[in-house]
Amino acid sequence: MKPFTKKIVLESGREFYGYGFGADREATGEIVFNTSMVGYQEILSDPSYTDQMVVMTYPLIGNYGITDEDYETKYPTIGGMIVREYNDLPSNFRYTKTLGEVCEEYGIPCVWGIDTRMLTRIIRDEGTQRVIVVDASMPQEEALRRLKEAPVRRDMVERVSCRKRWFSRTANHRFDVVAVDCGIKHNIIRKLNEKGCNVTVVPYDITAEEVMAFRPDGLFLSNGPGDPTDVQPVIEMVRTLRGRLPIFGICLGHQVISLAYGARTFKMKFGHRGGNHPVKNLETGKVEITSQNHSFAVDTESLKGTGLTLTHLNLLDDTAEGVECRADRIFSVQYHPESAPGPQDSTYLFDKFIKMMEESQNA
Ligand SMILES: N[C@@H](CCC(=O)O)C(=O)O
Repeated sequence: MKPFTKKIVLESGREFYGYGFGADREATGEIVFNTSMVGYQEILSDPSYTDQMVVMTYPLIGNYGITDEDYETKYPTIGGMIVREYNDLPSNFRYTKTLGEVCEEYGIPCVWGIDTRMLTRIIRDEGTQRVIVVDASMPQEEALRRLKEAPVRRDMVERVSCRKRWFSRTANHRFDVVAVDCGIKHNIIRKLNEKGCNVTVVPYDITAEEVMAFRPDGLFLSNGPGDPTDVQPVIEMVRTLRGRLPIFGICLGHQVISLAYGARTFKMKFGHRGGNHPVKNLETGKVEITSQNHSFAVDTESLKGTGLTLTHLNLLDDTAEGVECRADRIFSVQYHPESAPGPQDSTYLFDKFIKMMEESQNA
């Protein structure tokens, strides 16, 4: 066996030895796991994973390479990837680079050769925790000391949000949507374009007045990294605008809407990340298989008296997956109806937003 080059050391002191690929550098982050069987490129480039080290439970990663058209953002900010087996010889007519090449380019350290089944069980038992990737030769005490000293950043949304507004137009234009970019996944913009929306993507700290100056038909609140209570400007903006135009939120957007109405959020033990989470639509009784990526959740009890009603429920752990205030024409889901990667059971939510904007135009 060739000698190990890297190791990961968890806050709890456990260490796993493996081999480095991507950027050859030391890095710290929060360790989480994703159970999707495909879609490592979309996960790699989803800004909601900023600074997180993602353990992929699917045992073979890299085998279909990286494709120019499949990025969810231009500049990936994920903390790192930890995998069982890495394949550096992709077989796919669409691929342009290997996963290792892209990670090297963006400074993302990755480790392969890890027992990801055991690691995932540990995260499930002990909960999400901090981790450091170091050279295999570093003594454990030194790695733990460095991990302890590494700063924990809370400015992730600020880092991934666009600095200036930009537009994504469509040929079949019917509606104008302002999308607040807290780290927006590009497939959300593609879906809105497909449904006839011209999208103006704006920085996260836009004010309510600036939003209304665009005279939009609807407002979209994006997904994004970190704790939703850290994005007070967005919460304030929603508080001012609720009831004034149709509003749709996804993931962080859903948490922001709930906070704006006075509900609470909390951090889950190990979050939801994968492509097969069953969610029940409480209005239709139908179960959707959903794509998920979040650490925080809205406290269902705290929705009482806020004006928001629970619309969707996670069937694995009964957490809140969607809320709505019909009178205000505002709704949101905790999961990812744009998928990328994941099942497409929930694209009807984009149609619901379109219908709301249609009704508002006709009112
Ligand atoms: N950062 C939030 C939301 C994730 C997202 O918007 O994708 C969480 O971890 O709960």
